[in-house]
Amino acid sequence: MSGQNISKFVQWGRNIVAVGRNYRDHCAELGNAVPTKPLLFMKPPSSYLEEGSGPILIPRGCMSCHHEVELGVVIGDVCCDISEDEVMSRIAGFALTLDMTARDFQEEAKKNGNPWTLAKCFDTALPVSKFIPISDIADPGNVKIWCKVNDEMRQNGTTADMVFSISYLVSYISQYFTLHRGDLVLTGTPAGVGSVNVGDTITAGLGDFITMKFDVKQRK
Ligand SMILES: O=C([O-])CC(=O)C(=O)O
Ligand SMILES: [Mg+2]
Repeated sequence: MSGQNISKFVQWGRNIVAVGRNYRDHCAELGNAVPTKPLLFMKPPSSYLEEGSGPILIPRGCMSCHHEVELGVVIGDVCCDISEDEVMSRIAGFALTLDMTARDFQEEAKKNGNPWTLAKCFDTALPVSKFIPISDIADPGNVKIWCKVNDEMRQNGTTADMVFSISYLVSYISQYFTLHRGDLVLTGTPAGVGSVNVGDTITAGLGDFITMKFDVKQRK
């Protein structure tokens, strides 16, 4: 079997680029400095959890699984070395997302100077809403974004508070690696992140455009 093109066996595309520390209030609550350039990490397609397809599963051994509500930008066309002015014409639309984070795993990784892979990439770590076409949102840089756990409002922010704008982020990423149609960019979370427990229900919303709901269970 050796010698065959790898493209027959692995699928290209569907990268998920996540931006961290993109809201000052969230930087403050976790004791991190506000970055002077975007902080990037990846989440894998295997972490996608579409609404209605099952619960968020707290990973084995995780004692502090945090919700991070984020605006997701769905790429519609190739972005390679594009300017900020070109970004909006390359975006297909948006999704509301949760960058679920095993915070205790992340703290341990941070302490040891290790990558955040286990903290950010576990199965179900990326709950996503239905697709929102770009034509639906006149100003994605100024929409309310919120997250409730059961009936308690935990995060209640606005995308107007991003440190780096959507256009800046997509242009910046495109200077280093090419984004393709179907890729997703997570734009960071506002303050109010916190733990969820087995039996909780997370509800989140983006302006008047969309809401989504996920139950939380434990991975057995
Ligand atoms: O884990 C973190 O706090 C970094 C991050 O994803 C965010 O700021 O959205
Ligand atoms: Mg995040």
